[in-house]
Amino acid sequence: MTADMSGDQELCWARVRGRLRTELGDAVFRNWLKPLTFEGIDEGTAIMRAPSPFVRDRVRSQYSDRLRAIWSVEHPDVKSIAIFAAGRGRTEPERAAEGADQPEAGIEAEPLPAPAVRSAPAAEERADFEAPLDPRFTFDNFVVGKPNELAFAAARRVAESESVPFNPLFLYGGVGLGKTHLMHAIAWHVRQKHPSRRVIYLSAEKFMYQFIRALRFRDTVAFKDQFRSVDLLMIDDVQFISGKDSTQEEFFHTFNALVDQNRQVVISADKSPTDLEGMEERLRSRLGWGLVADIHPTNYELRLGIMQSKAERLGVEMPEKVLEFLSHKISSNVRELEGALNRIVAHATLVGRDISLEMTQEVLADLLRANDRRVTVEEIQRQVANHFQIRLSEMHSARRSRAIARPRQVAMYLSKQLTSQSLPDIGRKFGGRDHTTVLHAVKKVEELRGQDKQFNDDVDLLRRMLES
Ligand SMILES: Nc1ncnc2c1ncn2[C@@H]1O[C@H](COP(=O)(O)OP(=O)(O)OP(=O)(O)O)[C@@H](O)[C@H]1O
Repeated sequence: MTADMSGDQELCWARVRGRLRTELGDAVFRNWLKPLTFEGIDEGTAIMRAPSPFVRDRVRSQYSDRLRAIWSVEHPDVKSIAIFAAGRGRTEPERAAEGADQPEAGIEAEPLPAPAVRSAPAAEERADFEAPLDPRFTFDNFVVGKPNELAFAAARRVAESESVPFNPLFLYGGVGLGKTHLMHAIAWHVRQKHPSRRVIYLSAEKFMYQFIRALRFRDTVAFKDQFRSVDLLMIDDVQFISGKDSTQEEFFHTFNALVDQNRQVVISADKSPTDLEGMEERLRSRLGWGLVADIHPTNYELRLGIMQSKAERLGVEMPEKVLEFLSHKISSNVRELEGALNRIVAHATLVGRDISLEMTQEVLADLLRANDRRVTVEEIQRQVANHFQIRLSEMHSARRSRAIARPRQVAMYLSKQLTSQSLPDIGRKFGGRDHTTVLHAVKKVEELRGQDKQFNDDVDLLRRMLES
Protein backbone atom coordinates (compact mmCIF):
# COMPACT_ATOMS: atom_id res chain seq x y z
CA MET A 1 0.00 0.00 0.00
CA THR A 2 1.43 3.32 -0.98
CA ALA A 3 -0.83 5.85 0.50
CA ASP A 4 0.27 9.34 -0.25
CA MET A 5 -0.33 11.67 2.63
CA SER A 6 -0.63 15.36 1.83
CA GLY A 7 -1.28 18.32 4.10
CA ASP A 8 -4.65 18.64 2.48
CA GLN A 9 -5.54 15.10 3.49
CA GLU A 10 -4.40 15.71 7.03
CA LEU A 11 -6.65 18.71 7.23
CA CYS A 12 -9.55 16.60 6.02
CA TRP A 13 -8.76 13.98 8.63
CA ALA A 14 -8.88 16.66 11.32
CA ARG A 15 -12.29 17.77 10.05
CA VAL A 16 -13.53 14.18 9.90
CA ARG A 17 -12.47 13.69 13.51
CA GLY A 18 -14.16 16.90 14.55
CA ARG A 19 -17.42 15.84 12.99
CA LEU A 20 -17.22 12.36 14.45
CA ARG A 21 -16.82 13.84 17.90
CA THR A 22 -19.80 16.14 17.43
CA GLU A 23 -22.04 13.48 15.95
CA LEU A 24 -21.18 10.56 18.16
CA GLY A 25 -20.42 12.29 21.43
CA ASP A 26 -17.31 12.42 23.56
CA ALA A 27 -17.53 8.97 25.11
CA VAL A 28 -17.78 7.09 21.83
CA PHE A 29 -15.24 9.28 20.17
CA ARG A 30 -12.70 8.87 22.94
CA ASN A 31 -13.07 5.09 23.14
CA TRP A 32 -13.31 4.14 19.52
CA LEU A 33 -12.53 6.84 17.00
CA LYS A 34 -9.82 8.86 18.64
CA PRO A 35 -7.41 5.89 18.76
CA LEU A 36 -7.52 5.59 14.96
CA THR A 37 -4.61 6.92 12.98
CA PHE A 38 -4.91 8.05 9.42
CA GLU A 39 -2.51 6.68 6.85
CA GLY A 40 -3.59 8.38 3.67
CA ILE A 41 -5.91 8.02 0.71
CA ASP A 42 -5.14 5.27 -1.72
CA GLU A 43 -7.13 5.08 -4.97
CA GLY A 44 -10.24 6.53 -3.39
CA THR A 45 -9.95 4.58 -0.14
CA ALA A 46 -9.24 6.42 3.10
CA ILE A 47 -6.99 4.14 5.13
CA MET A 48 -7.07 4.16 8.91
CA ARG A 49 -5.39 2.02 11.49
CA ALA A 50 -6.80 0.90 14.83
CA PRO A 51 -4.56 0.08 17.81
CA SER A 52 -6.04 -3.43 18.17
CA PRO A 53 -8.26 -5.91 16.33
CA PHE A 54 -10.88 -5.28 19.00
CA VAL A 55 -11.12 -1.57 18.25
CA ARG A 56 -10.97 -2.27 14.52
CA ASP A 57 -13.90 -4.70 14.72
CA ARG A 58 -15.92 -2.34 16.80
CA VAL A 59 -15.37 0.57 14.44
CA ARG A 60 -16.12 -1.61 11.44
CA SER A 61 -19.35 -2.98 12.84
CA GLN A 62 -20.74 0.24 14.20
CA TYR A 63 -19.20 3.36 12.84
CA SER A 64 -18.08 2.53 9.34
CA ASP A 65 -21.23 3.93 7.69
CA ARG A 66 -20.82 7.28 9.42
CA LEU A 67 -17.10 7.30 8.90
CA ARG A 68 -17.43 6.69 5.21
CA ALA A 69 -20.23 9.22 4.80
CA ILE A 70 -18.26 11.92 6.61
CA TRP A 71 -15.12 11.15 4.65
CA SER A 72 -16.92 11.42 1.35
CA VAL A 73 -18.33 14.80 2.35
CA GLU A 74 -14.98 16.11 3.52
CA HIS A 75 -12.90 14.73 0.67
CA PRO A 76 -14.54 14.26 -2.73
CA ASP A 77 -12.03 11.58 -3.79
CA VAL A 78 -12.96 9.22 -0.99
CA LYS A 79 -15.35 6.52 -2.11
CA SER A 80 -14.58 3.91 0.53
CA ILE A 81 -12.71 3.37 3.75
CA ALA A 82 -10.46 0.64 5.11
CA ILE A 83 -9.56 0.03 8.72
CA PHE A 84 -6.70 -2.21 9.75
CA ALA A 85 -5.40 -3.27 13.11
CA ALA A 86 -1.93 -2.08 14.10
CA GLY A 87 0.86 -4.15 12.64
CA ARG A 88 -1.36 -5.73 10.00
CA GLY A 89 -2.00 -4.96 6.38
CA ARG A 90 -4.56 -5.92 3.78
CA THR A 91 -2.84 -9.12 2.92
CA GLU A 92 -2.47 -10.40 6.42
CA PRO A 93 -4.49 -13.05 8.18
CA GLU A 94 -7.13 -10.72 9.56
CA ARG A 95 -8.40 -10.16 6.08
CA ALA A 96 -9.36 -13.81 5.69
CA ALA A 97 -11.40 -13.47 8.83
CA GLU A 98 -13.53 -10.86 7.14
CA GLY A 99 -14.80 -13.43 4.68
CA ALA A 100 -14.18 -13.42 0.96
CA ASP A 101 -17.43 -11.70 0.07
CA GLN A 102 -17.14 -9.04 2.68
CA PRO A 103 -15.36 -5.86 1.68
CA GLU A 104 -13.25 -4.49 4.42
CA ALA A 105 -14.72 -2.01 6.82
CA GLY A 106 -18.26 -2.34 5.50
CA ILE A 107 -17.32 -0.25 2.51
CA GLU A 108 -20.63 -0.64 0.72
CA ALA A 109 -23.32 1.81 1.71
CA GLU A 110 -26.00 0.17 3.80
CA PRO A 111 -29.56 1.36 3.33
CA LEU A 112 -30.22 0.99 7.03
CA PRO A 113 -28.21 1.97 10.03
CA ALA A 114 -25.63 -0.38 11.42
CA PRO A 115 -26.81 -2.15 14.54
CA ALA A 116 -25.41 -1.22 17.87
CA VAL A 117 -23.53 -4.45 18.41
CA ARG A 118 -21.65 -4.46 21.66
CA SER A 119 -19.67 -6.61 23.94
CA ALA A 120 -19.66 -5.87 27.65
CA PRO A 121 -19.94 -2.12 27.35
CA ALA A 122 -18.31 0.16 29.85
CA ALA A 123 -20.71 2.14 32.00
CA GLU A 124 -19.97 5.48 30.34
CA GLU A 125 -20.65 4.01 26.96
CA ARG A 126 -24.13 2.97 27.88
CA ALA A 127 -25.14 6.48 27.01
CA ASP A 128 -24.34 6.10 23.31
CA PHE A 129 -26.83 5.48 20.67
CA GLU A 130 -25.06 5.04 17.42
CA ALA A 131 -27.70 4.14 14.89
CA PRO A 132 -27.75 6.99 12.36
CA LEU A 133 -31.45 7.64 12.46
CA ASP A 134 -33.10 9.76 9.82
CA PRO A 135 -33.44 13.21 11.40
CA ARG A 136 -36.68 13.82 9.54
CA PHE A 137 -38.40 10.78 11.05
CA THR A 138 -39.68 12.26 14.30
CA PHE A 139 -43.11 12.27 15.93
CA ASP A 140 -43.38 15.98 15.24
CA ASN A 141 -42.99 15.39 11.53
CA PHE A 142 -45.54 12.61 11.41
CA VAL A 143 -48.97 13.70 10.21
CA VAL A 144 -51.75 11.81 11.95
CA GLY A 145 -55.06 10.87 10.37
CA LYS A 146 -57.63 8.12 10.70
CA PRO A 147 -55.57 5.53 8.79
CA ASN A 148 -52.54 5.76 11.09
CA GLU A 149 -53.85 7.07 14.40
CA LEU A 150 -53.66 3.76 16.25
CA ALA A 151 -50.11 3.04 15.10
CA PHE A 152 -49.05 6.58 16.00
CA ALA A 153 -50.65 6.46 19.47
CA ALA A 154 -49.10 3.05 20.16
CA ALA A 155 -45.65 4.21 19.04
CA ARG A 156 -45.88 7.29 21.24
CA ARG A 157 -46.96 5.22 24.20
CA VAL A 158 -43.98 2.90 23.79
CA ALA A 159 -41.62 5.86 23.46
CA GLU A 160 -43.00 7.76 26.44
CA SER A 161 -43.78 4.95 28.81
CA GLU A 162 -41.62 4.27 31.83
CA SER A 163 -42.66 0.61 31.74
CA VAL A 164 -43.37 -1.79 28.89
CA PRO A 165 -46.95 -1.09 27.84
CA PHE A 166 -47.34 -3.97 25.38
CA ASN A 167 -44.87 -6.47 24.12
CA PRO A 168 -44.21 -6.57 21.30
CA LEU A 169 -45.61 -3.57 19.52
CA PHE A 170 -46.21 -4.94 16.06
CA LEU A 171 -46.67 -2.30 13.35
CA TYR A 172 -47.76 -3.42 9.94
CA GLY A 173 -48.94 -1.87 6.70
CA GLY A 174 -48.25 -1.52 3.00
CA VAL A 175 -45.14 -0.07 1.43
CA GLY A 176 -44.21 3.52 2.23
CA LEU A 177 -46.92 4.20 4.81
CA GLY A 178 -44.68 5.27 7.69
CA LYS A 179 -43.60 2.16 9.60
CA THR A 180 -39.91 3.04 9.52
CA HIS A 181 -40.73 6.65 10.28
CA LEU A 182 -42.54 5.64 13.47
CA MET A 183 -39.75 3.32 14.58
CA HIS A 184 -37.13 6.01 14.14
CA ALA A 185 -39.42 8.42 15.99
CA ILE A 186 -39.54 6.03 18.96
CA ALA A 187 -35.75 5.78 18.91
CA TRP A 188 -35.31 9.57 18.72
CA HIS A 189 -37.64 10.09 21.61
CA VAL A 190 -36.02 7.47 23.82
CA ARG A 191 -32.60 8.76 22.90
CA GLN A 192 -33.56 12.24 24.00
CA LYS A 193 -35.43 11.37 27.17
CA HIS A 194 -33.42 8.39 28.35
CA PRO A 195 -29.94 8.55 26.91
CA SER A 196 -28.80 5.70 29.15
CA ARG A 197 -31.26 3.22 27.67
CA ARG A 198 -29.76 0.91 25.14
CA VAL A 199 -31.62 0.81 21.88
CA ILE A 200 -31.02 -1.23 18.78
CA TYR A 201 -32.87 -0.49 15.58
CA LEU A 202 -32.12 -2.62 12.55
CA SER A 203 -33.77 -4.32 9.62
CA ALA A 204 -34.50 -8.03 9.79
CA GLU A 205 -32.16 -8.37 6.84
CA LYS A 206 -29.34 -6.89 8.83
CA PHE A 207 -30.20 -9.07 11.80
CA MET A 208 -29.84 -12.09 9.56
CA TYR A 209 -26.60 -10.81 8.13
CA GLN A 210 -25.16 -10.28 11.61
CA PHE A 211 -26.30 -13.71 12.66
CA ILE A 212 -24.74 -15.46 9.68
CA ARG A 213 -21.55 -13.58 10.28
CA ALA A 214 -21.51 -14.67 13.90
CA LEU A 215 -22.02 -18.28 12.82
CA ARG A 216 -19.24 -18.04 10.31
CA PHE A 217 -16.80 -16.65 12.82
CA ARG A 218 -18.03 -18.86 15.64
CA ASP A 219 -18.97 -15.81 17.58
CA THR A 220 -22.57 -16.62 18.43
CA VAL A 221 -22.16 -16.14 22.17
CA ALA A 222 -21.18 -12.51 21.65
CA PHE A 223 -23.99 -12.13 19.13
CA LYS A 224 -26.56 -13.41 21.62
CA ASP A 225 -25.22 -11.24 24.43
CA GLN A 226 -25.30 -8.15 22.30
CA PHE A 227 -28.89 -8.50 21.20
CA ARG A 228 -30.20 -9.83 24.46
CA SER A 229 -28.88 -7.06 26.62
CA VAL A 230 -30.75 -4.10 25.17
CA ASP A 231 -33.63 -2.13 26.67
CA LEU A 232 -35.42 -1.64 23.37
CA LEU A 233 -35.03 -3.77 20.28
CA MET A 234 -36.65 -2.67 17.03
CA ILE A 235 -36.63 -4.92 13.99
CA ASP A 236 -37.91 -3.45 10.73
CA ASP A 237 -39.44 -5.49 7.89
CA VAL A 238 -39.52 -8.78 9.77
CA GLN A 239 -41.14 -10.49 6.76
CA PHE A 240 -37.64 -10.65 5.35
CA ILE A 241 -36.79 -13.66 7.52
CA SER A 242 -39.78 -15.65 6.23
CA GLY A 243 -38.52 -19.00 5.09
CA LYS A 244 -35.11 -18.42 6.70
CA ASP A 245 -35.35 -21.08 9.36
CA SER A 246 -32.20 -20.72 11.40
CA THR A 247 -32.45 -16.93 11.53
CA GLN A 248 -36.04 -17.29 12.67
CA GLU A 249 -34.98 -19.69 15.37
CA GLU A 250 -32.37 -17.25 16.64
CA PHE A 251 -34.75 -14.36 16.40
CA PHE A 252 -37.35 -16.32 18.35
CA HIS A 253 -34.92 -16.92 21.20
CA THR A 254 -33.73 -13.32 21.21
CA PHE A 255 -37.31 -12.16 21.25
CA ASN A 256 -38.29 -14.47 24.12
CA ALA A 257 -35.24 -13.56 26.15
CA LEU A 258 -36.07 -9.85 25.87
CA VAL A 259 -39.76 -10.26 26.58
CA ASP A 260 -38.97 -12.46 29.59
CA GLN A 261 -36.72 -9.72 30.97
CA ASN A 262 -39.48 -7.20 30.36
CA ARG A 263 -37.55 -5.32 27.68
CA GLN A 264 -39.52 -3.61 24.95
CA VAL A 265 -39.58 -5.10 21.47
CA VAL A 266 -41.01 -3.29 18.43
CA ILE A 267 -41.47 -5.10 15.14
CA SER A 268 -42.65 -3.94 11.75
CA ALA A 269 -43.82 -5.95 8.77
CA ASP A 270 -45.83 -5.62 5.61
CA LYS A 271 -48.47 -8.03 6.93
CA SER A 272 -50.13 -8.93 10.20
CA PRO A 273 -48.49 -11.70 12.26
CA THR A 274 -51.12 -14.23 11.22
CA ASP A 275 -50.57 -13.49 7.53
CA LEU A 276 -46.80 -13.84 7.61
CA GLU A 277 -46.25 -16.81 5.39
CA GLY A 278 -43.09 -18.84 5.76
CA MET A 279 -42.88 -17.88 9.42
CA GLU A 280 -42.98 -20.57 12.04
CA GLU A 281 -46.32 -20.90 13.79
CA ARG A 282 -44.92 -20.38 17.30
CA LEU A 283 -43.17 -17.17 16.17
CA ARG A 284 -46.26 -15.85 14.42
CA SER A 285 -48.33 -16.45 17.47
CA ARG A 286 -45.73 -14.84 19.76
CA LEU A 287 -45.55 -11.77 17.52
CA GLY A 288 -49.27 -11.24 17.96
CA TRP A 289 -49.24 -11.31 21.76
CA GLY A 290 -48.74 -7.62 22.35
CA LEU A 291 -50.40 -4.84 20.43
CA VAL A 292 -50.85 -5.29 16.71
CA ALA A 293 -51.42 -1.92 15.05
CA ASP A 294 -51.99 -1.63 11.33
CA ILE A 295 -51.39 1.42 9.20
CA HIS A 296 -54.14 1.62 6.63
CA PRO A 297 -53.66 3.06 3.17
CA THR A 298 -53.88 6.84 3.27
CA ASN A 299 -57.09 8.69 2.57
CA TYR A 300 -57.37 12.00 0.76
CA GLU A 301 -57.40 14.16 3.91
CA LEU A 302 -54.27 12.53 5.28
CA ARG A 303 -52.46 12.86 1.98
CA LEU A 304 -53.35 16.53 1.79
CA GLY A 305 -52.18 17.07 5.37
CA ILE A 306 -48.87 15.35 4.62
CA MET A 307 -48.38 17.41 1.46
CA GLN A 308 -49.07 20.67 3.28
CA SER A 309 -46.68 19.77 6.06
CA LYS A 310 -43.90 18.70 3.67
CA ALA A 311 -44.29 21.81 1.50
CA GLU A 312 -44.12 23.97 4.59
CA ARG A 313 -40.97 22.26 5.77
CA LEU A 314 -39.38 22.65 2.34
CA GLY A 315 -40.22 26.33 2.66
CA VAL A 316 -41.95 26.54 -0.70
CA GLU A 317 -45.13 28.28 -1.68
CA MET A 318 -47.31 25.61 -3.23
CA PRO A 319 -50.69 26.65 -4.62
CA GLU A 320 -53.38 24.82 -2.67
CA LYS A 321 -54.79 23.56 -5.98
CA VAL A 322 -51.56 21.75 -6.77
CA LEU A 323 -51.50 20.08 -3.36
CA GLU A 324 -55.13 19.04 -3.74
CA PHE A 325 -54.50 17.74 -7.23
CA LEU A 326 -51.54 15.64 -6.13
CA SER A 327 -53.37 14.29 -3.10
CA HIS A 328 -56.19 13.20 -5.37
CA LYS A 329 -53.99 11.72 -8.01
CA ILE A 330 -51.24 9.96 -6.12
CA SER A 331 -52.92 7.54 -3.82
CA SER A 332 -50.35 4.77 -3.78
CA ASN A 333 -48.06 5.67 -0.89
CA VAL A 334 -46.51 8.55 0.96
CA ARG A 335 -43.04 7.93 -0.44
CA GLU A 336 -44.35 8.49 -3.96
CA LEU A 337 -46.20 11.58 -2.83
CA GLU A 338 -43.01 13.00 -1.33
CA GLY A 339 -41.11 12.11 -4.49
CA ALA A 340 -43.65 14.01 -6.58
CA LEU A 341 -43.37 17.08 -4.38
CA ASN A 342 -39.58 17.00 -4.52
CA ARG A 343 -39.61 16.71 -8.29
CA ILE A 344 -41.85 19.72 -8.69
CA VAL A 345 -39.80 21.81 -6.31
CA ALA A 346 -36.54 20.77 -7.99
CA HIS A 347 -37.95 21.58 -11.40
CA ALA A 348 -39.27 24.96 -10.30
CA THR A 349 -35.92 25.84 -8.73
CA LEU A 350 -33.81 24.70 -11.65
CA VAL A 351 -35.87 26.19 -14.42
CA GLY A 352 -36.99 29.21 -12.42
CA ARG A 353 -40.64 28.54 -13.13
CA ASP A 354 -43.66 29.22 -10.93
CA ILE A 355 -45.39 26.16 -9.59
CA SER A 356 -48.77 25.77 -11.23
CA LEU A 357 -51.22 22.99 -11.98
CA GLU A 358 -50.18 22.95 -15.61
CA MET A 359 -46.50 22.69 -14.77
CA THR A 360 -47.23 19.92 -12.25
CA GLN A 361 -49.09 17.88 -14.85
CA GLU A 362 -46.26 18.31 -17.30
CA VAL A 363 -43.44 17.46 -14.90
CA LEU A 364 -45.20 14.47 -13.42
CA ALA A 365 -46.79 13.09 -16.58
CA ASP A 366 -45.24 9.62 -16.15
CA LEU A 367 -46.13 9.31 -12.48
CA LEU A 368 -49.68 10.49 -13.04
CA ARG A 369 -50.21 7.98 -15.83
CA ALA A 370 -48.97 5.16 -13.61
CA ASN A 371 -51.35 6.22 -10.84
CA ASP A 372 -54.25 6.51 -13.23
CA ARG A 373 -53.95 2.85 -13.95
CA ARG A 374 -54.55 2.10 -10.31
CA VAL A 375 -58.30 2.70 -10.45
CA THR A 376 -59.93 -0.64 -9.69
CA VAL A 377 -62.68 -2.38 -11.62
CA GLU A 378 -64.77 -2.42 -8.43
CA GLU A 379 -64.50 1.35 -8.12
CA ILE A 380 -65.52 1.78 -11.74
CA GLN A 381 -68.52 -0.47 -11.25
CA ARG A 382 -69.58 1.50 -8.20
CA GLN A 383 -69.31 4.89 -9.88
CA VAL A 384 -71.04 3.78 -13.06
CA ALA A 385 -73.87 2.07 -11.19
CA ASN A 386 -74.29 5.18 -9.13
CA HIS A 387 -74.30 7.45 -12.16
CA PHE A 388 -76.92 5.43 -14.06
CA GLN A 389 -78.82 4.71 -10.87
CA ILE A 390 -78.80 0.96 -11.07
CA ARG A 391 -77.89 -1.47 -8.30
CA LEU A 392 -74.24 -2.45 -8.02
CA SER A 393 -75.27 -6.12 -8.15
CA GLU A 394 -76.52 -5.57 -11.71
CA MET A 395 -72.89 -5.30 -12.79
CA HIS A 396 -72.65 -9.03 -12.15
CA SER A 397 -76.20 -10.06 -13.02
CA ALA A 398 -77.40 -11.88 -16.13
CA ARG A 399 -80.12 -9.32 -16.94
CA ARG A 400 -79.93 -8.00 -20.46
CA SER A 401 -82.46 -5.17 -20.59
CA ARG A 402 -80.87 -2.09 -22.11
CA ALA A 403 -81.25 0.02 -18.94
CA ILE A 404 -78.96 -2.47 -17.21
CA ALA A 405 -76.80 -3.76 -20.05
CA ARG A 406 -75.71 -0.31 -21.25
CA PRO A 407 -74.22 0.89 -17.94
CA ARG A 408 -72.58 -2.51 -17.56
CA GLN A 409 -70.98 -2.06 -20.99
CA VAL A 410 -69.79 1.41 -20.00
CA ALA A 411 -68.20 -0.02 -16.87
CA MET A 412 -66.44 -2.70 -18.93
CA TYR A 413 -65.24 -0.08 -21.37
CA LEU A 414 -63.86 2.14 -18.61
CA SER A 415 -62.23 -0.85 -16.94
CA LYS A 416 -60.39 -1.54 -20.16
CA GLN A 417 -59.39 2.10 -20.51
CA LEU A 418 -58.41 2.89 -16.97
CA THR A 419 -56.97 -0.31 -15.54
CA SER A 420 -54.28 -2.66 -16.73
CA GLN A 421 -56.57 -5.70 -16.37
CA SER A 422 -56.89 -8.08 -19.30
CA LEU A 423 -60.19 -8.71 -21.09
CA PRO A 424 -60.67 -12.14 -19.43
CA ASP A 425 -59.91 -10.61 -15.99
CA ILE A 426 -62.45 -7.89 -16.57
CA GLY A 427 -64.99 -10.45 -17.78
CA ARG A 428 -64.55 -12.46 -14.60
CA LYS A 429 -65.31 -9.41 -12.49
CA PHE A 430 -68.58 -8.86 -14.32
CA GLY A 431 -70.30 -12.04 -13.19
CA GLY A 432 -67.89 -14.43 -14.92
CA ARG A 433 -68.48 -13.20 -18.45
CA ASP A 434 -66.39 -14.22 -21.41
CA HIS A 435 -63.66 -11.94 -22.79
CA THR A 436 -65.56 -11.63 -26.09
CA THR A 437 -68.44 -10.03 -24.20
CA VAL A 438 -66.02 -7.42 -22.84
CA LEU A 439 -64.59 -6.82 -26.30
CA HIS A 440 -68.08 -6.40 -27.69
CA ALA A 441 -68.88 -3.88 -24.92
CA VAL A 442 -65.75 -1.86 -25.69
CA LYS A 443 -66.64 -1.67 -29.39
CA LYS A 444 -70.26 -0.84 -28.70
CA VAL A 445 -69.38 2.02 -26.37
CA GLU A 446 -66.87 3.42 -28.84
CA GLU A 447 -69.51 3.32 -31.56
CA LEU A 448 -72.12 5.01 -29.40
CA ARG A 449 -69.73 7.73 -28.33
CA GLY A 450 -69.39 8.71 -31.99
CA GLN A 451 -73.18 8.78 -32.47
CA ASP A 452 -74.69 10.13 -29.27
CA LYS A 453 -73.38 13.38 -27.78
CA GLN A 454 -75.23 13.01 -24.48
CA PHE A 455 -73.86 9.50 -24.06
CA ASN A 456 -70.38 10.66 -24.99
CA ASP A 457 -70.54 13.43 -22.38
CA ASP A 458 -71.70 10.94 -19.74
CA VAL A 459 -68.78 8.63 -20.40
CA ASP A 460 -66.34 11.54 -20.37
CA LEU A 461 -67.69 12.79 -17.09
CA LEU A 462 -67.41 9.34 -15.52
CA ARG A 463 -63.89 9.01 -16.75
CA ARG A 464 -62.86 12.32 -15.29
CA MET A 465 -64.45 11.48 -11.97
CA LEU A 466 -62.63 8.17 -11.82
CA GLU A 467 -59.34 9.75 -12.74
CA SER A 468 -59.49 12.48 -10.18
N1 LIG B 1 -48.07 10.18 8.29
C1 LIG B 1 -46.93 10.60 7.76
N2 LIG B 1 -46.51 11.87 7.95
C2 LIG B 1 -45.38 12.32 7.40
N3 LIG B 1 -44.56 11.57 6.60
C3 LIG B 1 -44.93 10.31 6.37
C4 LIG B 1 -46.12 9.75 6.93
N4 LIG B 1 -46.22 8.47 6.52
C5 LIG B 1 -45.14 8.24 5.76
N5 LIG B 1 -44.37 9.32 5.66
C6 LIG B 1 -43.12 9.47 4.89
O1 LIG B 1 -43.16 8.59 3.80
C7 LIG B 1 -41.90 8.01 3.54
C8 LIG B 1 -42.01 6.50 3.61
O2 LIG B 1 -42.25 6.11 4.95
P1 LIG B 1 -41.51 4.87 5.64
O3 LIG B 1 -40.13 4.70 5.07
O4 LIG B 1 -41.64 5.00 7.09
O5 LIG B 1 -42.42 3.70 5.09
P2 LIG B 1 -42.47 2.16 5.45
O6 LIG B 1 -43.87 1.88 5.87
O7 LIG B 1 -41.40 1.81 6.41
O8 LIG B 1 -42.20 1.52 4.04
P3 LIG B 1 -41.46 0.16 3.60
O9 LIG B 1 -42.50 -0.88 3.71
O10 LIG B 1 -41.06 0.45 2.21
O11 LIG B 1 -40.31 -0.06 4.53
C9 LIG B 1 -40.95 8.58 4.59
O12 LIG B 1 -40.26 9.64 4.03
C10 LIG B 1 -41.90 9.07 5.69
O13 LIG B 1 -41.37 10.18 6.38
